[in-house]
Amino acid sequence: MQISFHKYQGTGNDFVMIDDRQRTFPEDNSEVIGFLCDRKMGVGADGVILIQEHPEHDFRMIYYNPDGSKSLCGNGSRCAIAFAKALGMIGDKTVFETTDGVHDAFIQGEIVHFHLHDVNTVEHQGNDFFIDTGSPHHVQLVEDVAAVEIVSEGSAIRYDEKYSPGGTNVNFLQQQESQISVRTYERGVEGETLSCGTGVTACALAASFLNYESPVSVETKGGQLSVSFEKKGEQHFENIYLAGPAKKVFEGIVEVPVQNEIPS
Ligand SMILES: N[C@@H](CCC[C@H](N)C(=O)O)C(=O)O
Repeated sequence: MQISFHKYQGTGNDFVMIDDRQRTFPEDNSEVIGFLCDRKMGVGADGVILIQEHPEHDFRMIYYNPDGSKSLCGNGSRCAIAFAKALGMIGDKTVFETTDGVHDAFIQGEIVHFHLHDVNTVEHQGNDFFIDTGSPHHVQLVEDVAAVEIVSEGSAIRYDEKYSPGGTNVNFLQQQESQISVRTYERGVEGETLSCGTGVTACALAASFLNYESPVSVETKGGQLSVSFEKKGEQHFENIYLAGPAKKVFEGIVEVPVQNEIPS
C-alpha cells in the first residue's frame, strides 16, 4: 500500500499529515500508524494526523500517538491548521473538530493561534500540579530542567498508580526571569519530544500560580511558544490560546508493507 503524506513540525513536535478527504487511510490501524512514525523503518514522527471533511465545520482532525492511541494534540492542531490552509480548505480563521470537541483558531503570518477549551480544575500540591488541557498533564517544578533524566523520571510518574489506567504526560518546568523552560515526557510516544503544546499550556497555567502573567513565554527544546489566558478565580481559566510556528518540512509517498510484514 502506498500512502501520500506531508511532514509538518511545530517547535520540533513532528507529524505525518495525511489528506484523508477521500477516506482511504486505514483508520485506527495501530501497525500502520506505528510504521509511519518509525524513524528508521518509516517516515519518522511523534504522531500521525488525518484531515477529513466535516459536515458542519471546516474539517475534522484525528491525531494518533505512535502507539495508535488518540488524544488532543496542541502542536498537532497548529500543524493541522497550517496544512488545512495549504490544502485550500480554510483561510486565516477556522473552526474544526478534533479529539476533545470543536475548536477555533486563527493564523497571523507564520504564527498559528489555537484556542483550547476552558480549564476548571487544577490539582496543586507543593512542586507538583495536575492539569487537563484536553490531554492530561503532570507538571513538576524543577531547579534545572537540563539536568532532569526525562525518560526515567517521566515514566515513573506516567505509570504511577495515581494516573492508572490512562496514564499522564509529564512536564518539567524551570522558572526563569521572563519565561519558563519546559521539557516533556509524552505518553504514547513513551519518550521526550522536543515540544508538547498541551503540556506547554498546562505549564503556563501552572506558572500563573507562581505569579507569571498572561501571555507566558515558554522555551522548549524545539523553539519558542506563547500561551495567553484569562484567569477567572483560583482554578478557572478561559480564552486559552497556544501560539507558535507550524511548518511544512517535506512531502512524499511511502510504501507501507502489507499488514503481517510490518516490522514490530
Ligand atoms: N504532542 C501533543 C500531545 C499529544 C498527546 C499526548 N501524547 C497524549 O497522549 O496525551 C501536544 O502538542 O499537545
